[in-house]
Amino acid sequence: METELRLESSLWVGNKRYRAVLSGWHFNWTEVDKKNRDKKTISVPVAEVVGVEEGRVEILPQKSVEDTDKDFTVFYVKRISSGSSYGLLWRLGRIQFSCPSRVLRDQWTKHLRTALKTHSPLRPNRLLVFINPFGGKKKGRKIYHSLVAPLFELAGISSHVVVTERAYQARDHLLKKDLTGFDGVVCVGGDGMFSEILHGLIGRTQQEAGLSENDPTVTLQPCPLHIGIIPAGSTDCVCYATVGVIDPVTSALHIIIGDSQPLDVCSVHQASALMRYSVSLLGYGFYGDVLAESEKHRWMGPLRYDYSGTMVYLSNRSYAGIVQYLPADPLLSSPRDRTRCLSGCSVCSRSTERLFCHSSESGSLYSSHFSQFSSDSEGEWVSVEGRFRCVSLTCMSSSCPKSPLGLSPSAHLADGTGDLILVWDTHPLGFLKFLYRHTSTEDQFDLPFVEVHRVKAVRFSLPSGKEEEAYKETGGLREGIDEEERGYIETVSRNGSQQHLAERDTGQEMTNEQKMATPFLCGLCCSKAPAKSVWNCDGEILSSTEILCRIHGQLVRLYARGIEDGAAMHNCGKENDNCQMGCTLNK
Ligand SMILES: Nc1ncnc2c1ncn2[C@@H]1O[C@H](COP(=O)(O)OP(=O)(O)OP(=O)(O)O)[C@@H](O)[C@H]1O
Repeated sequence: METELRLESSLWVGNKRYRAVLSGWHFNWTEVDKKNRDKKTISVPVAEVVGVEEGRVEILPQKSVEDTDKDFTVFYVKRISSGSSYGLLWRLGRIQFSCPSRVLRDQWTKHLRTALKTHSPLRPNRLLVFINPFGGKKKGRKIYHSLVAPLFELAGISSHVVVTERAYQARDHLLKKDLTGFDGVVCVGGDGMFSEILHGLIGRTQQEAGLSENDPTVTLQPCPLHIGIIPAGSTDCVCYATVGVIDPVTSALHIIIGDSQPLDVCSVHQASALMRYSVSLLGYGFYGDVLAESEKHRWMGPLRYDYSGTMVYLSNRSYAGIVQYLPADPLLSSPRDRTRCLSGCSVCSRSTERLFCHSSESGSLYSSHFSQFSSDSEGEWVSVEGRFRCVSLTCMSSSCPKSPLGLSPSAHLADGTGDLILVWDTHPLGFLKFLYRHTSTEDQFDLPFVEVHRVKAVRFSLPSGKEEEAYKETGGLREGIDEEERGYIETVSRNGSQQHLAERDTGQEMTNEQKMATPFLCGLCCSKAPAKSVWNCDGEILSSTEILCRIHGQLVRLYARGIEDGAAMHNCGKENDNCQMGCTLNK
């Protein structure tokens, strides 16, 4: 194939002569001086060529085409530093070549287009795009139409755009409408909108496969459609943790070139009913209380999280609980091994083989991995009981701009495991140290009251008698709740909608008992703490305390490639201009 696609010739950019070579996976052009000596080379992986157009073409700020018959324009991915050590911004690079003849021009465009198809087979042709016009700063429509749509058009991608008119419209569309012909679904919004798409796609896939999402022992079917995230929310953590930057153009380019990043998903069940899926934070105690408190102060905008965090910290709470977990194989990786899951992660690649390659054999590793979920494996579960400041489970590092290394810096996106973080009750200053370390590079797990375990499943329950105690303790609040607070409890979802994703499957609403136990905080004056907290599941409050969680390895795939290590790309041993990795940093 390499020989088939090889093409080499002189090309001109302005009055400079270049030696252009298309061979195998790369397209290079090297400036040649008058004495025929090579000057600098730019090398672009063919998979990162966005499009090839006849003539002299420009896309931004608006499309213009000068149709000359000896010229062609190549658009490609160009990297620039994002200013942090990890994560690179992608921009649209453009170069206009002139050929000595039209025949040569046609040969170049034909060869480049064929190479593109060969080297990036997952490039989408047709996408279903959902825009939340109210997410973040309400700029979803503008971001899509001004920054993303022109790039999709250049790449020859057709899209069907739905601007949502209500919450859960995207989820319902994915569950019910015909999806034939689409290669992927694009979400223009924040984490809440991503969660809708996630629930819709997973639900649809299981419906079609005839599998029950409610049964935690069932191995769910991976979703065939990729998900692209164009960040346009106030929280874009999933985008940050999977791309490394929050930037619509970078994300659009990952979609166009058909990058593929598998992602583990955690299903959260109450008894035998699915409550929700989670990909980032499932947190009880501190993180649950902060979310519950912040919902009361939505009018503050994003500031409400800092305010609520402070109030909850000052209320100095801990909660009794029993945590049981099914440990992952410690030989494969560990949450304390100081590795980072970056683009091309070897732990995740090995997991792909482990999870899928033998799936046709009976007794495959994939099925045996989950057969441990049955009652025969009770002995393998580890159980701990006590008082916790917080209990968190995350399927990814959950890094975000405020916490660049995240809740669990060595967690993997696609290894079929999650990291369980137990923070035992401790002195307030100790807990503050733990929280503060999330904002620095200091190890937040290197504290005597913190444990972290790599797990495949987790169960959480209250010690016997606590359910009743929680009810009694909060009983006094029953009369004190005004209509507004009652409304708040019933509308815990991030958008104020009455509808819970969990209701779809459980058919249940929060019981009065659960509603009464939702913590009410009044800062320092709060004398009596409730006996139980709530679960924060990717920014939504769960209506149940006693839950069972199971990690499903690589259940969905994103148009992403994990975080690119900017420092490593500079360490390629070449000068920027000669980097063979398509590294065009700082150009
Ligand atoms: N047209 C709409 N009207 C109201 N809500 C919507 C609409 N479309 C989507 N939503 C809901 O809005 C919620 C928040 O959206 P999104 O995540 O895009 O924005 P956000 O600003 O990041 O939100 P938040 O700050 O609450 O995390 C989602 O849970 C989604 O279900």
